[in-house]
Amino acid sequence: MKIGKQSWRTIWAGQPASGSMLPQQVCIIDQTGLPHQFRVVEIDSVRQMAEAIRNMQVRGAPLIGAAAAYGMALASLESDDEKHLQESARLLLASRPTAVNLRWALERMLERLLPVSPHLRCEYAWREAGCIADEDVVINHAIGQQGLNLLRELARGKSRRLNILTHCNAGWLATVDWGTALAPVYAAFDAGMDVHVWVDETRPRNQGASLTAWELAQHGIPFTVICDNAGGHLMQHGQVDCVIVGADRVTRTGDVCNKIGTYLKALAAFDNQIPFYVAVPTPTIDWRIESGVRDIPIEERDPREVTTISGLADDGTVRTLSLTPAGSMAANPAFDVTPARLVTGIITEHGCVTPNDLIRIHQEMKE
Ligand SMILES: CSC[C@H]1O[C@H](OP(=O)(O)O)[C@H](O)[C@@H]1O
Repeated sequence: MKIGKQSWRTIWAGQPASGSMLPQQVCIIDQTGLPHQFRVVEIDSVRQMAEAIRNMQVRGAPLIGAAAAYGMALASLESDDEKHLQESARLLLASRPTAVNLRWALERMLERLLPVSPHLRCEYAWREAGCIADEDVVINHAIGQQGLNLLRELARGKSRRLNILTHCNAGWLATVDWGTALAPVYAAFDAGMDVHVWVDETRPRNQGASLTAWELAQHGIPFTVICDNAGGHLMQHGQVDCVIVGADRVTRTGDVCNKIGTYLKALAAFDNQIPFYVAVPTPTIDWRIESGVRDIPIEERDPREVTTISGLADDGTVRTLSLTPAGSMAANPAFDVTPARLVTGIITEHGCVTPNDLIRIHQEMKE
């Protein structure tokens, strides 16, 4: 996406060292600094990449997959030995448990690297990681176009602005570029449609308030930040025309795992007969599992993300403040599962499908 006149991706291979054809580091936009500090960080090792995923400097299911792929390229710089590559994949896989893109990318990298001669593995790793990143951009642009068709249908016959509610950040910051849930919003705005976005702040990491708001402001798209608990009220009062969210893992039956709080939005949308769409690149579909509630591992993050809040003080310093009495216990599940029955449509790069379509596609894949 463009920031001012410059186009950006969230992750890219650094410059090759002098005398080498291969990059020696990976560059990322460090998302923990946004919205107040835009900073690019150089990642020099697989261990540093695993830490960047774990601490959410890079985050978002598709971007986590690309980051893991580049992590394997960094690993191959350290050693082309199979044992090292397997250990590196395990280290990256352990960084966060829920987004299936992480496993998908690591399996693809190992399938590509292990069969070739060790001396070729480093070059192949950088090439495959670049392919994964480039494919993500193409996939998400296609999701944007598929979603644009949906939004045009929703806007037909309406003489007023189209109001879209989204949860967390599933914009270009959550991917290599374009985003997933926000890709149709960018496509609609750029096509001249009158759209407005209700941005769930998305406690406790506030990806909506910090990242989605920043993205939409950069692009000039009208938005309003709301507390997570306001969405149902706005739906009851006819203020929401549709909900579009991202996903971290979708089962073959259409159960959707996404940021904590998504399930509650889906319940409110269902109760108010408001379409609930999930924007899903196909690498986010886990064809191996059937039940989201039973089979998807839900990441439990540090309780301090709940008991404290960080922000920019008037003097320009970032402060962390306590919200609870000292010693308060807090639970911090980072994701929840929306059952397929609450999902209106799944916007993929190939088109918008229903959960039942996924079941049929899976049957056909087995035949
Ligand atoms: C484009 S998928 C983004 C997806 O990932 C986010 O989780 P996190 O910020 O913890 O990486 C959130 O669930 C988004 O919907």
